[in-house]
Amino acid sequence: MKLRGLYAITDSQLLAGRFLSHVEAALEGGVCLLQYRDKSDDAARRLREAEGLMKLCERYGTQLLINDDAELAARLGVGVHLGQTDGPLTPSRALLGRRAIIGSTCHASLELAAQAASEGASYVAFGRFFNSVTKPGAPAANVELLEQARAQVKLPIAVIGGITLDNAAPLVAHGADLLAVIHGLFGADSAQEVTRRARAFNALFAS
Ligand SMILES: Cc1ncc(COP(=O)(O)OP(=O)(O)O)c(N)n1
Ligand SMILES: Cc1nc(C(=O)O)sc1CCOP(=O)(O)O
Ligand SMILES: [Mg+2]
Repeated sequence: MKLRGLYAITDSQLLAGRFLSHVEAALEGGVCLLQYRDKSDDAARRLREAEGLMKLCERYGTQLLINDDAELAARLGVGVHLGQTDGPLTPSRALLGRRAIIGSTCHASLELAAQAASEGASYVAFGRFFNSVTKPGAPAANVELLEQARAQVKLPIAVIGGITLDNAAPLVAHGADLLAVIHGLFGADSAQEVTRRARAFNALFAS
């Protein structure tokens, strides 16, 4: 499966009271990957919500990943996204199997990307490219790094951090395969606007 297009990431606070409706609206507009990202430690809610997303993703033919939690991903038979402090990649690959999608946060480091590739990552993620409401303190990255990564890294490249319809085009032009977006997608007031934004993000990959 080609990893290219919009990578939608959920945020439990931002989506409170409209979780499934906004996610479905995004899927309606076209989502290559959907990441369930919930930083709480409410395991029962996390399982319930992830199962709900799995059903939606099956209907729309979208791949689901779980942020941080390889065990929950294994329980559901889906992929996982791991940051630098979320545990090593190799045991997660062994747990989830060779077909699972496993993403790795590489901040602004080509060395981390090379390591992730050698440990079996499916894609690498660089960021943060812009000011992020969701994670203001994330380390910064820039398009020069992205160009170097494009030349050196053989895996699909996800970009993240403050991405909106107004600033995403240069990232695609400099080699990004996946636009990973929270606020710039789900910060919309209506489900219709989420769908419109999802379509517009995907249109950036059309040429
Ligand atoms: C696609 C993508 N890229 C980066 C991250 C950030 O992961 P991490 O550094 O582990 O931070 P948290 O998301 O866990 O706060 C991501 N989730 N997805
Ligand atoms: C979860 C996350 N990780 C980042 C990184 O740079 O690793 S930036 C970020 C927040 C992404 O949300 P928004 O699209 O609202 O900025
Ligand atoms: Mg993490």
